[in-house]
Amino acid sequence: MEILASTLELFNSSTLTILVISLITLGAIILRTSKPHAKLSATIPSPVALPIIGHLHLLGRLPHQSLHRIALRHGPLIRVRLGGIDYLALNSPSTVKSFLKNNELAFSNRPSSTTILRLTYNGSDMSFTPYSPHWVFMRKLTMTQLLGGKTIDKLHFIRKEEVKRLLRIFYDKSRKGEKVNMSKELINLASSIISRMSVGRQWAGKDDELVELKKVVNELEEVMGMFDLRDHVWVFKQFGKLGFDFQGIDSKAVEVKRWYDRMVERILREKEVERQKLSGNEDGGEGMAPKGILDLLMDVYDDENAEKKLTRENLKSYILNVLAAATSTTAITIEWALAEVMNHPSVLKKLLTELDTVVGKDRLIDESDLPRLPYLHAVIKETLRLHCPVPIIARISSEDCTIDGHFVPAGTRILVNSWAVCRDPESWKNPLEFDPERFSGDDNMNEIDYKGQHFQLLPFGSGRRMCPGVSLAQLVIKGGFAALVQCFDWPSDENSVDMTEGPGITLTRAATLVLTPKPRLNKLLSTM
Ligand code: HEM
Repeated sequence: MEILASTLELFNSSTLTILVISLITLGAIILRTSKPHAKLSATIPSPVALPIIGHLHLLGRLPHQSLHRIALRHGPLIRVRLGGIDYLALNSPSTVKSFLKNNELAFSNRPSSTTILRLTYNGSDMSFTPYSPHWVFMRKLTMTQLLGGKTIDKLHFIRKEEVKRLLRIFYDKSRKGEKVNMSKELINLASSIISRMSVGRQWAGKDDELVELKKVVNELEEVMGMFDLRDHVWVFKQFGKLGFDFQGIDSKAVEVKRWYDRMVERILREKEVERQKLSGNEDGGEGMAPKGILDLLMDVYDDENAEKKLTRENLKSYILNVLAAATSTTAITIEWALAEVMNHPSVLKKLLTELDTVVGKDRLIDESDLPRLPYLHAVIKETLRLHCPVPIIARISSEDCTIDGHFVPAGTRILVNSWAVCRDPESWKNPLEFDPERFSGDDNMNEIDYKGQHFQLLPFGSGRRMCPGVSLAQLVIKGGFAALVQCFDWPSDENSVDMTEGPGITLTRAATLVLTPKPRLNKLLSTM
């Protein structure tokens, strides 16, 4: 997911090879690194750093786990130097609260880089643009209109159709005895829902275009997530100035940006033609589909009297934000939830009892049923706790602060390790256990939500930059997951599914879930 572009990305073997070779070749000149933040409090614990690379060697393929391990030895607030840049890693709820609540405004920006600027049309987007009047305007527009309750409700039909389409695919495969690659199908589900909701109705049914859009967004995410050594290690920075691009980031970024731009321009032009034809007709008029996110955004773009004039780059980068932020996060959450209930037969049984009692077996679960499904909410909340889809959130400070006695100068980068926070043993009993019951006991744990004020549960972040897609995400995740659980029999046996995490800026599963679906509600499925 793009918002973590400036976060640590995994060190694959080729990156490490480049690093080692370059260090050897340049041995004579490398004894100089960028100056660390001179004033960052030296009292913040930090492991021993190596010259040039700092603590890069301590971060494995899963940086959130590496930081968690370091924090267990040095304390929840640690200073890590990645190349020549100091970061503070926050690993406990109280530390995160000190930064994101007590100093919220100071940490309302995200770190950027040349690649991010290139891909976000020079920061014209919402996710990376600095905290500014433009961001305030876009955020307000997002919360009141683009991702507001009314828009989400009106586009309910898209989520419903796409879930039914997924169920039909599963049902067909089950009748042919074919296996289903869950990761792939769930990404397809999320991608189709988000693409249709964002770029509009004329895309429905044009599968080839949706597939291309999915591919380009995936590539964009990948480039944005690459850890650019030029931004962190002095030697690489110097080579970068001479035009060297050892990791191939620039060429990939240019290529994928061109690809995205071509696609999004095509979408915009089609939309403009369509809007001209329909001009004068209001949303919801006879025979008209409700407006999607791009349509609403273009209303503002076309409005001469709008509070703020949007540029074409604003439109293109906003759509990119939504597509990138919403797709893999929602898909992997459904996948983790399925894996967890397969590993916990008693949870699956209880969930089915709730679904059968509230919804029955003759109709498909609908979003309107959600308020009456508390156990479903507990299962998803517990999934988001244990498998926090965005394990690390990166921010940067815009002013000097003193936090818990430590001086933190402007420009300090922080890494909020939400994954570690959600497993904090002081906040959670048996933190590593998947136990949705923890949210239904008498100890008020059910009051803990993920709206950003309970710092032990931060899957969507906190403060003014927290995720604006929480409501939509919940509908996509709960609607899709509950339909799959209701309609198919999932093989369930204690600890039968491998829960190892895979690399990525979102928390993927290492092992793909591949299954032959077995219908549970045959009659219902056959009528879909
Ligand atoms: C399970 C699903 C999702 C998870 C776990 C998730 C998580 C996050 C997190 C952790 C952040 C950073 C928050 C911070 O800095 O405090 C974020 C930001 C963001 N998310 Fe989500 N997200 C999800 C789904 C969505 C959806 C469905 C959308 C939109 C359709 C969305 C749009 C965004 C945007 C635009 C930002 C940047 C906000 C800003 O900088 O102002 N996300 N998300």
